[in-house]
Amino acid sequence: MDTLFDILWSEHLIADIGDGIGLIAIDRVMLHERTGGVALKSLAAAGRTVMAPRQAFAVMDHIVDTLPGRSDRTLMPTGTAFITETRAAARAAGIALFDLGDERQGICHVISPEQAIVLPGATLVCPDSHTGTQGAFGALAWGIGSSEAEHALATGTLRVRKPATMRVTVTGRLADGVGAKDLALHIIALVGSDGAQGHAVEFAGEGVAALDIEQRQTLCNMATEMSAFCAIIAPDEQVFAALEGRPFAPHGAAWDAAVAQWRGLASHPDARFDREVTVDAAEVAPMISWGTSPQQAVPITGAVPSAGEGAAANHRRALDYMAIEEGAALIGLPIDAAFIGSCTNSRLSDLRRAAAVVKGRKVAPGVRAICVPGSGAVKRAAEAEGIAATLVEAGFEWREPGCSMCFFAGGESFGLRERVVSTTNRNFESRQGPETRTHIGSPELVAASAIAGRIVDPRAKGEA
Ligand SMILES: CC(C)[C@H](C(=O)O)[C@@H](O)C(=O)O
Ligand code: SF4
Repeated sequence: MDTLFDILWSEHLIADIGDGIGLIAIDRVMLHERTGGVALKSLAAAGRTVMAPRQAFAVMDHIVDTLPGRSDRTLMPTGTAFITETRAAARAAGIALFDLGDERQGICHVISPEQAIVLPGATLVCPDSHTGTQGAFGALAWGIGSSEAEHALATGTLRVRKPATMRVTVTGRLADGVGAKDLALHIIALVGSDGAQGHAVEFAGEGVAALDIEQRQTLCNMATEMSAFCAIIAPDEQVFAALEGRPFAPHGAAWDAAVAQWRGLASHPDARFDREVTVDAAEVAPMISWGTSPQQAVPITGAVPSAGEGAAANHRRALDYMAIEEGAALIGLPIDAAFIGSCTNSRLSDLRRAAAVVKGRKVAPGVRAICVPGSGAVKRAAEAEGIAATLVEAGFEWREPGCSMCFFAGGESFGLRERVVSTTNRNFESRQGPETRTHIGSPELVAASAIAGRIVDPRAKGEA
């Protein structure tokens, strides 16, 4: 009567160490230049090597600039060292490196499925909090720290405290014009930003099965914002089709054997979860965040709520920071900038939906609009399909792949106290620049708001 998480945990459990901790076999380690280079360097300094170099991968995504013509030089004053040191360490370790200039380069969580580094049923770790994104492929994938990454590289194992299990069942299907980003914000607003603390979250139900594979990644990505240990969705034919023939996938008879095994990966119908949450898809509307935590989100037609019990101080701080008042409508709030990108919403279907909104229209005067594709593959596909041209004609900047303005610490940023509508996953204080006021929403919402110059309901077509 096991849950899918329990099945994958047992399959990878080498030893029960006691006190709720298991020694877990690690199938894949993904690294990026912000935290992964440190792990590789420290491993080498200790005189140790990567145990299974073919199972470790490194990419440049966080610190690198995304301006055309970029190089090892970065807007982040101390950024170059992260790049050059990660490159040297990855080469010395003999692991695959998706470097600047490599057509496979992109945000770690976006390129992992493109390369089939993630596989159903496998364990995958990365020193990055949004690694659970890859649970969309039925993998057991979670974020770790740099020293854990070092341990995983050296030994192919990790000591892990076994999380509790939680299932979020979505009944029915999302309405037209409502997507996985809205669903994720709806769930986070419901359970809170620590609502899944210590839990492995399985997303299930008709509303999840009906999501395409890119939307499932958006949903699993956002589970980090409710503090989940990891997110997972039972893999289906769509997952296998998305991975088949990709560079690091098994091929030929090995592929057929793998798929036969993956088809059985699901929670037992009678599996018991430590916690169950049910969401009615029909109740999910396009969502937007108003505050400085992803849980501070409301339907686009809603207003800034009053403080819940015991939360007055945080609530007041968020209101002041965002320069917004209780009871105020979100629709109509003037914006300075719009950002489409990040491991949440920078895949081809995200950009396609944004382009459909802006086609033949212009970004409002005075609004800075930027689109950063999640990977080289997404970028090339978007250019071939005319998506890039549509965005550029509308007035968007079209950039090289990377984390970019999802993450001010990379060096790229919006201006002081600018109000930004963004497809990213975090609206924390100063996340996108000094004291920036970030409102997170779907690609459609961000695109429509960029055109209007203020926050709008993406369903109100032509209303700008
Ligand atoms: C820099 C990195 C470790 C960080 C994370 O862990 O998530 C970043 O990706 C983020 O989104 O804040
Ligand atoms: S795109 Fe943003 S959230 Fe995703 S890994 Fe990069 S910095 Fe983190």
